[in-house]
Amino acid sequence: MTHTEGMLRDGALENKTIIVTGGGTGLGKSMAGYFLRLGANVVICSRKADVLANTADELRQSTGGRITFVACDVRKTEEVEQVIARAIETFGRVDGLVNNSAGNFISPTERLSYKAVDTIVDIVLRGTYYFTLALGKYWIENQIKGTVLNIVTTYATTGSGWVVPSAMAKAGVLTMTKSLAFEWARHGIRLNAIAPGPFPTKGAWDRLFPEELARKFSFENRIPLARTGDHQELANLAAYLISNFSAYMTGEVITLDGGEVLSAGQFNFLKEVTDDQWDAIEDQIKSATRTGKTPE
Ligand SMILES: CCCCCCCCC/C=C/C(=O)SCCNC(=O)CCNC(=O)[C@H](O)C(C)(C)COP(=O)(O)OP(=O)(O)OC[C@H]1O[C@@H](n2cnc3c(N)ncnc32)[C@H](O)[C@@H]1OP(=O)(O)O
Ligand SMILES: NC(=O)C1=CN([C@@H]2O[C@H](COP(=O)(O)OP(=O)(O)OC[C@H]3O[C@@H](n4cnc5c(N)ncnc54)[C@H](OP(=O)(O)O)[C@@H]3O)[C@@H](O)[C@H]2O)C=CC1
Repeated sequence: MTHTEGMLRDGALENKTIIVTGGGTGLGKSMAGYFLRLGANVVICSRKADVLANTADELRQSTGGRITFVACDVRKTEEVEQVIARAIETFGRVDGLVNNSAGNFISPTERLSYKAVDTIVDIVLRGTYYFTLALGKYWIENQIKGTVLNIVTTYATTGSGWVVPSAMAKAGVLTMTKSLAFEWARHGIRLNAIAPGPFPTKGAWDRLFPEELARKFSFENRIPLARTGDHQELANLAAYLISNFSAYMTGEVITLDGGEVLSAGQFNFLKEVTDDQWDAIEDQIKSATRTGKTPE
């Protein structure tokens, strides 16, 4: 068994219909593909109908699963409602939602126009609460114990410069996750989140890790586990969180980042110290301790 294999048993998502926003590309596509392999019905949506159509065809062929798509800008409530209506029309009901659509790019914040900030915040935060609110109302009205999975980031908690609109918006999504997890628990609705570290996708790499940066940067040095994530690792966790296996978990955010977020640890700079240096340091500390000891 390796980390690149599917983790849940066959049929783990049987009889569930799951909407994956941004499911035509990147991590959304990988999650959608794995949900199909586990027996779910899947609806993918995003702005680009041609991309969605190609992904739906590819995943239908590779998994034999039931998938449909609807073009939708998550910033528009009527389009969000159309996705939900189409999902119900096609599959009878909706059980799960993965809020995965996002917009992001690196930039010094003072260079951003108001519109640039609005664009990111609207896709990430507004898009997420529109979808969650629309489905939540439907679930409560129809007494369905739905599940929401929000894809956030580690900097939703730590904050981060140069991606400030995304950080503000993802932090809002995280707070929504926890707040609604409590409020809607009485309806049996669960909400959880994943905070991924770097998982190579074209969407993220083009906008956050362009060539200019890639030349100066090493994931091996930055990430304690010395690699980027594999899409199946994220899909495994997502499938668990959207499945009934996680029935007792709500309001949780799980970090999946090879330890990247831990780099703030105050003494982590000691990573650079060699064994010989440690011998010398140990002697110095012990000798200082001996000298400083109070005589009995
Ligand atoms: C360390 C290792 C890491 C490794 C990776 C670690 C991962 C970190 C975690 C987070 C990851 C992600 O979210 S990754 C997700 C990345 N994927 C995406 O972003 C996919 C979707 N993105 C997009 O479609 C576009 O990039 C986006 C700009 C967001 C939206 O497109 P739209 O067509 O809606 O908007 P536009 O009209 O083009 O632009 C709207 C305004 O934004 C401005 N704008 C656009 N790009 C700009 C830019 N680069 N710099 C300044 N301003 C910009 C425009 O000038 C407009 O403002 P005005 O000029 O005033 O009109
Ligand atoms: N890759 C990584 O390392 C990390 C990713 N993440 C998160 O993972 C998720 C997926 O990102 P990733 O796969 O890397 O990147 P992608 O760019 O592949 O995914 C983003 C998706 O969002 C969709 N989207 C963008 N704007 C809208 C909109 N207005 N309405 C509907 N859909 C929209 C895009 O489709 P379209 O253009 O057709 O609308 C696209 O499919 C995001 O939430 C991201 O923040 C978090 C941490 C790290």
